[in-house]
Amino acid sequence: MMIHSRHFLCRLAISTVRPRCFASTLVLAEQIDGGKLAPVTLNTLTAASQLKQDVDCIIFGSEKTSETANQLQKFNNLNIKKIFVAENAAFKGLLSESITPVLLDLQKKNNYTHILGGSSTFTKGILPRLAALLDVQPISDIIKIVDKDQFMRFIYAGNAILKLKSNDKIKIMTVRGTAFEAAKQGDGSGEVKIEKLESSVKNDLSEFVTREVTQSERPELSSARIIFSGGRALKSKENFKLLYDLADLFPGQATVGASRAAVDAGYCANDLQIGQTGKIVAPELYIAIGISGAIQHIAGMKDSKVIVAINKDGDAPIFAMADYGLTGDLFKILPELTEKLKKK
Ligand SMILES: Cc1cc2nc3c(=O)[nH]c(=O)nc-3n(C[C@H](O)[C@H](O)[C@H](O)COP(=O)(O)OP(=O)(O)OC[C@H]3O[C@@H](n4cnc5c(N)ncnc54)[C@H](O)[C@@H]3O)c2cc1C
Repeated sequence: MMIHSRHFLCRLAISTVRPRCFASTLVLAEQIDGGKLAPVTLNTLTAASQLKQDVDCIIFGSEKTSETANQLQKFNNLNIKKIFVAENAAFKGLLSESITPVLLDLQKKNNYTHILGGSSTFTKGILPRLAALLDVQPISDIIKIVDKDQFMRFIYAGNAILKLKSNDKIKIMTVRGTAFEAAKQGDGSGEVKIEKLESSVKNDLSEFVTREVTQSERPELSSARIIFSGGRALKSKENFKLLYDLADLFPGQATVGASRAAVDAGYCANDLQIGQTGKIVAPELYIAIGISGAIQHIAGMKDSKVIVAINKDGDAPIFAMADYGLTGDLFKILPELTEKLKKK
């Protein structure tokens, strides 16, 4: 009898700690503006669904995480089994130092084979940390999933595509949002479970103090349908107003971007920079105004659906990328364009 009960206890202990032994994916979902799902998470869900295995998601935040989880729950068509909600005052500011240990614990418990997050400052702080703690190689900015071990990503500022094979047991990846369609909601019938993740947060390394967010009526660069992007040729901060005037003719749809030369010259804020060291965008319409088309700029906008270039130099490299080109002086063209669009 004694032996019997010890045997039972032993089996019980094994079954509670035994990690999942089949392939499964964890998506690090991103919450923005208190209770909203970041658009890039939807692209990441599409990438995760292409792995064709069970998907769990996790949302971190200091408040309103249930609202974000409810939005995520509507994607019940993508093999999502469970949404973990990790809400704690200590997650204010979403510091990597607070979040990574919790992710590490979850990984150890559930033995995910793939951990994905949309390419953003949020995930780029966390996932390489997690990869280091798990002693695996992080894979950044994937643009295609070939199979469970092989992925594609750009190299040399977008001039070549690398197909890589990872032999790591756990693949930790950031997903380039512009390379995957945003996931479409299912019928929201509530098959996806939501589970609160109780966690004690130990972070002696950093503390969130404050965040200053730029207020703008215009959409985010990553979600705008139209981008009027200005380069060095704009010559001043005041002249950038020509671009804002154009964008404001398409409220809620258009915004303003810039080349690094324009940002470095102080013509606009650096969060407008598009390119290798700026943001990666893929709007329906990208209008490059007084931008030469350096490879580092092209790396950030070449996936745009339609590209228009306005440049006074007919040999500028940007014309090789453009679907439509206008050779001429932007200071003549832009006021004319604005007037014509206003009449329309
Ligand atoms: C490591 C590294 C990372 C980088 N990352 C980025 C990045 O993320 N994003 C980025 O943009 N750059 C980046 N750069 C810089 C990049 O190499 C270029 O220097 C930069 O993109 C040039 O910006 P531009 O096209 O505005 O300026 P320019 O190259 O000076 O081009 C200005 C253009 O305006 C045209 N022009 C001038 N006057 C007029 C006029 N009146 N009307 C019409 N056209 C006119 C000119 O013919 C010219 O083609 C990076 C560079 C390095 C080395």
